[in-house]
Amino acid sequence: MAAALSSSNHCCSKSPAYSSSSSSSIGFNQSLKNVQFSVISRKKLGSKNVSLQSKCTPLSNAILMQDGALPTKVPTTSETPLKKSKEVLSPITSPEENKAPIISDVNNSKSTVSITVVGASGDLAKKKIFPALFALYYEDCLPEHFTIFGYARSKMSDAELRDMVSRTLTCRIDKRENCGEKMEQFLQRCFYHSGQYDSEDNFTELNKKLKEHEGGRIANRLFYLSIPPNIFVAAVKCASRSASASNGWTRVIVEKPFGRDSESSAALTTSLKQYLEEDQIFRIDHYLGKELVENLSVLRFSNLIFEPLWSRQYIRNVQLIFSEDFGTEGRGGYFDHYGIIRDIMQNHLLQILALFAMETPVSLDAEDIRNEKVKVLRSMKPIRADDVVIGQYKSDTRGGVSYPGYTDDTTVPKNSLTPTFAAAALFIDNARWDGVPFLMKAGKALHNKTAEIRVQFRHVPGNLYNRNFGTDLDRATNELVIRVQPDEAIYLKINNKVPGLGMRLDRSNLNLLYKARYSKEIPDAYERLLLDAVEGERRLFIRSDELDAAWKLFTPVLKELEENKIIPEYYPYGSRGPVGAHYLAARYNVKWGDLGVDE
Ligand SMILES: NC(=O)C1=CN([C@@H]2O[C@H](COP(=O)(O)OP(=O)(O)OC[C@H]3O[C@@H](n4cnc5c(N)ncnc54)[C@H](OP(=O)(O)O)[C@@H]3O)[C@@H](O)[C@H]2O)C=CC1
Ligand SMILES: O=C1O[C@H](COP(=O)(O)O)[C@@H](O)[C@H](O)[C@H]1O
Repeated sequence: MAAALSSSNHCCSKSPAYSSSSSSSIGFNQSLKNVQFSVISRKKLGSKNVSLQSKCTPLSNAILMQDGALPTKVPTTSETPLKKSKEVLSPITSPEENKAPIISDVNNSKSTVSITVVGASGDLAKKKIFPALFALYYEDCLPEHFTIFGYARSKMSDAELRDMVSRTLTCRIDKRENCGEKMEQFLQRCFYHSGQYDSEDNFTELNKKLKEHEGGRIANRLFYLSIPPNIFVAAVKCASRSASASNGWTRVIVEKPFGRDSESSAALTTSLKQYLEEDQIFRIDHYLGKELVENLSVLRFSNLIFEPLWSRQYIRNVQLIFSEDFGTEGRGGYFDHYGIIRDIMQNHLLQILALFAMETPVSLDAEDIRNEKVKVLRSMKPIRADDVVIGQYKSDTRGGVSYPGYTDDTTVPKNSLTPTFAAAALFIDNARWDGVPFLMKAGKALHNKTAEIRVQFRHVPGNLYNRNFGTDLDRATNELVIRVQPDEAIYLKINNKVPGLGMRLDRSNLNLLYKARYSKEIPDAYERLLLDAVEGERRLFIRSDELDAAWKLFTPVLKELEENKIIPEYYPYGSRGPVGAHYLAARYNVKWGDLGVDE
C-alpha cells in the first residue's frame, strides 16, 4: 500500500503579516465568482512543509500574542516546527493507484477537500456540524477549494438541504459583517445525496458527484459519521470501498459512543480497521475541542507558577464536574443503553483528567501528547464499585411547574436503573499523584449547567493566620477553578487581607473571566475539531490505545453495577443530586467545591 504525504498544517489568514496576499476567485459556481480568498504561501524546506501563522493556526504553530493582538512577525521556520504527517490511503485503493506518493496540500489550488456529512438529516449535523463548517468558512479557515455533501436516507434536494442548514447557521456575535452574504456563498457549496448507509451502489453514486465537484484536482475526502453507532461499520465499509479518495487522503470522523465496554469497543475498532488505517480514523471527543480544555496544557506548561505545584505535594484533590439542568429529553432511547458513566465520565471527564495529570510531553506533536495521556490512563487504579455513587432523577414540581422523571420518557423502560448521575473517586498510581483523589461528578437534570475542573490545594503549613481562618481550614485553602462552561474563566481563590486597620482575612478570587478579557467570541468545539481533521492534526482525537485504556478502567465497575442491579439514588429534577456524592467525597476528606458558599 502506498502512502500519500499530506502537509498537516493548512492555514489561512487575512492578516497582512501572514498572508502572501495572493487571492483567487473560486471557479465552479457563477454566483461565487467574485469571492476573494486569501491563499497562504508555504515554504517547502527539505521534506517539511512550513505554513505561515494565521488565526486558524494549530497548536504546533502557536506563538505568544500580547493583549489579544495579532502577532506582528512572521515566525521563522525554527519557530514553526511542522511534522510531516504521513497519510495512508484507504486500504481498498489499488496498489497501482498508489504508486507515487502524493503531496496533498489542502490549501493548494490544485487540491480540494470534500466533506461528506453522513447522517446529514440528523440532530448533530444540524445543531453542530453545519454551523461549525459555516463558522470556519466565515473565518476563511477552510481550504480554497472545498465542497460539502450531506448524505442520509431522507429524500432531499440540494435546495432542501440548504434550506434545512440555513435555519441553524448563526453569525458570530462579534462579526456580523457580510454574514448574510457569506451564508449564501457557503450554502451554494453544500450539496445533498440521498442513499442507504449500507449500499455500495449509493456510495458509488456519491463518488461520481464528488468527482464532478473535485474537477480533476487532488481530491482529499473527509467523511463525518453523524449516525447511530450500529451503522458505523456499514457506512465506513461502503464509503471506503466506493467513495474513498483515489489520489488524496481519506479521513473519517467517528462520533461517540465507541462501543459500550472493552469488548464492544475493541470489536468496533477491529471492524473499522478492516477498511481504514488507524491514521484515517478521527475519534471525536468534543470536550477536547473546548477552549478551556485546550488551554489546560498552556496554563500548566507555559506558566512557571503552576507546574511546580502540580503534584501530590501541593494538590489535595482534583474535581471534574459536569452538570446539565435538563434531562435526557428526546435522547432517552440512546441514553438508556449507555447511562451517564459511559456518556460523560468514560470519555469527556476522563480525557480532561488525562490531560490534566500527564507528564510534560516531549513536544506538542499529537503522538507525544497522546503517549503521555495514555500513560496516565494505564497508571490508574481499578475503580472500586464502592467508590462510585449512582443516581437517577425523578419528577418534581416547583413553583407550579412539574418536571418529568427519567422514566417518564416514553422511550425509557419504566423499570430502568440507568444512572443519570454518577460520582466516582479515581486514583492514579504513579509517583506524581499517589494518594490524590480525582473526584468526578456528572449528572443530568441538576440545578445548573456547568463543566469545570477544581483543584484544591493543601492547607498552608504552620499557624500564622490560622486564628483568622476560623475552624474550617478547608475553606481557607487555595482552589484553582477552570470553568470550561458557561462563562469560561480561570480563577484562583486566595486569602486576602480585608483593607482596614484590623487584621481580617477574606477569600477573594484572582479572576480571568474570558468575556471580560477577550472580545472575540469563543469558537465552538466542533469548529476546532473539524479544522484539525481537515488539516490532519490528531492531537485532539482519541487514539485506539487511549480508548482501550479508558474502557479497561471503566468496564469492570460498569459490569459490577449492572450485574448486581444496583439501585440508583433518586434525586428530584433540578436538585443538586444525590447526597451519596457528599459521603463519597467525605470518605476522602473532600468537599465538593461547587457546593460551597463562595463557589
Ligand atoms: N445529538 C447530539 O447532541 C450528540 C450526538 N452524538 C452522536 O452523534 C451521532 C449522531 O447523532 P444524532 O444526529 O443525534 O443522531 P440521529 O438519531 O439524529 O441520527 C442521525 C441520522 O441517522 C439516520 N438514522 C437514525 N436512526 C437510524 C437507524 N436506526 N438506522 C439508520 N439510520 C438512522 C437518520 O437519517 P436518515 O433517516 O435520513 O437516514 C438521522 O437523521 C450519534 O452517534 C450520536 O451518538 C454525540 C454527541 C452529542
Ligand atoms: O457528548 C455529550 O455531550 C453533551 C454535552 O455537551 P456540551 O458541549 O453541550 O456540554 C451531553 O448533553 C450529551 O448527553 C453527551 O452525549
